Amino acid sequence: SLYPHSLRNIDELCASIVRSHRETSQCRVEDLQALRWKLFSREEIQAYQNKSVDEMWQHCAIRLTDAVQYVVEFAKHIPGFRILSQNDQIALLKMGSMEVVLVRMSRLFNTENNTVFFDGKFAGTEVFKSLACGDLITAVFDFAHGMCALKLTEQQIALFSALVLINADRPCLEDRGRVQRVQRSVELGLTHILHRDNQDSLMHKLYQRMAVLRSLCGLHMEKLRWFSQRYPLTAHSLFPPLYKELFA
Ligand SMILES: CNC(=O)[C@@H]1CCCN1C(=O)c1ccc(Cl)c(COc2cccc3c(C(F)(F)F)cc(C)nc23)c1Cl
Repeated sequence: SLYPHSLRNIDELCASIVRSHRETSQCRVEDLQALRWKLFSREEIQAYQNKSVDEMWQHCAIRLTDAVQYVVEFAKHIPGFRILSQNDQIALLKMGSMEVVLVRMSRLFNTENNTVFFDGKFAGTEVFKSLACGDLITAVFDFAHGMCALKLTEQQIALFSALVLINADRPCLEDRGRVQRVQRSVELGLTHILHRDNQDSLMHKLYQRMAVLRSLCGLHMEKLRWFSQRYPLTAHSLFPPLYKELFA
């Protein structure tokens, strides 16, 4: 058959990744649906735009750091991730956690009015003006539109997120072979559920999304470096040790 493992293993693998995704997603899609028309008022938008670059970066960095912690929790429950060496786990998280945050952020978007769930309401790009990173925010919004167009289910997002994280092509891995074996089992899980959902054609599109993610995260690292050089105290104080470990 197509799968070397017995189907039972593949089903168990998918079930544990989907469970972990659900338990580590900061908000459920159905809750966001109920809030989708809660937009910021002109005054509230003005207040965000009046923030200094430093303040707005702090405001976002707290949320991003929080989101990265949830991704670390998600990674720990991916079957096979924990059998990797400590260094390889850190290497995969260093390169992949912001990519998974980005995939998860696409669930927060309302593509009908081009807004994203931020601070309890839905915000357009103008809310992030004081970050002085228009190109980054535009890229984040564009990526989210591309993801939303695929109309992935939560289960498909869970397996896709695991595949984004378990990537044997990452630089400086100690035991690439072992990462490859875990990556192949997650790939089997994703193809299994796409096949079950009769959406085999999505696989090709998801690999294209992964290529876009990698280019986007190069931009993120450049912005994070710019921010931490310009505001060393904030960057230093704000990001907990793990974040520094991941992004230093
Ligand atoms: C409750 N919801 C949340 O907490 C969510 C989850 C994580 C993000 N978050 C937000 O509230 C949120 C939602 C939408 C947007 Cl556009 C933002 C602002 O995003 C960013 C601003 C600054 C830098 C960002 C960088 C950079 F450069 F640091 F790598 C990279 C990413 C991907 N996003 C950045 C944020 Cl912080």
